[in-house]
Formats: sequence, structure tokens, C-alpha cells
Amino acid sequence: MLKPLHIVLIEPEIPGNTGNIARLCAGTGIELHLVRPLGFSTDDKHLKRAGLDYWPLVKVHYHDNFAEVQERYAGHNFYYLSTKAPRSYTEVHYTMDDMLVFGKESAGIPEPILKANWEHCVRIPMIPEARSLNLSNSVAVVAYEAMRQMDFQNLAEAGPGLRMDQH
Ligand SMILES: C[S@@+](CC[C@H](N)C(=O)[O-])C[C@H]1O[C@@H](n2cnc3c(N)ncnc32)[C@H](O)[C@@H]1O
Repeated sequence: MLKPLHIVLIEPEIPGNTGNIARLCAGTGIELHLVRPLGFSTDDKHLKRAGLDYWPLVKVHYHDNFAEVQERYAGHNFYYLSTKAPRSYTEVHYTMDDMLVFGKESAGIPEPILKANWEHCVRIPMIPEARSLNLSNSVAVVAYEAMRQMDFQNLAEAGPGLRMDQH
């Protein structure tokens, strides 16, 4: 049994984004970590609507702070997605059980966390004039790159999903 990938959202604010990401997790078997405080209630109708009826398929972990995630998952590789990072997300060799960390919509990942983990910070290339991508889009881009590098093995194991070499 393969270990799952993990997506960590630090203090997400917009329920529709988290709902979209939850649906991505449901479709891929990726585990979702939500670091409090959340900018919405877990009963929020936008959150539920964006995740549709996929919520029962998602393994969601709630954490009171990011230090708790670092402590609980010590030994895993952590990658921090930031527009300010020095290298591209495509330069990383991802492995199952990696922790892909994303910041809140208004402010991104807190500066002290970026500074302390600078060599593990990566960015998705954009034109210079653009400030950032939408949070849920950036999660999808990186999650699929990580799974592509591992030949989508997690999807084949999780159920009837097709690996690329089966097409
Ligand atoms: C809307 S963005 C936050 C924008 C914030 N002003 C900043 O500069 O980080 C929300 C999150 O999406 C991810 N993100 C968005 N665009 C990105 C990019 N081009 N490269 C890496 N991460 C990105 C980051 O994790 C970011 O913290």
C-alpha cells in the first residue's frame, strides 16, 4: 500500500477554494490538512458546494498551528509553495508521503516559515506582472506534477483509476 501525498493549507480563508481542493483530494486520495484559524465554518455552504458530495472520500486533518504539523510529520519532505521562492516546483523530485504546503489567500505562507525553510520553497512560474495564482489552481498544478512524477501509482492503487502506461 502506497503512502499518501499530503496537502497542507495554512489558515485558508475562502471556503470555495478549500472546497475545490477537497474535491481534488477526493479524486486522488491525497490527504488534506487544514491549519487553524480557518476563515470559514466547516458547515459553510460554499465549502460544501465546492466539494460537492465528495467529502466522505476526503481524509481531512485539522491542526491548531503549523508547528503541530511539522512535529507530527517530522521525517517527511516538506515543500513550501510561494511566489517568492527561488526555484520552480518542477525541479523537485517528489515522493509519496511528501507534504505540500500552501499559504492563505491574502498573505501567503508566513515569512518566518519561508525563511526557516528557504531551500524547500518552490514557485510556479508566472509572467512578472502577475502577483499570484489562485490557491486551488496552484494546489492542482503541483499535486498533479507530483503524481505524474510517480507515474500516478497512487491512483491505480486507490481504485479504478488508470495509470498513464495503461492507456
Ligand atoms: C493567492 S496566493 C497568496 C498570495 C500572497 N500575496 C503571496 O504573495 O504569497 C495563495 C497561495 O497560493 C500559492 N501560490 C499561488 N501562486 C503561486 C505561485 N505562482 N507559485 C507558488 N505558489 C503559489 C501559495 O502557496 C500562496 O501562499
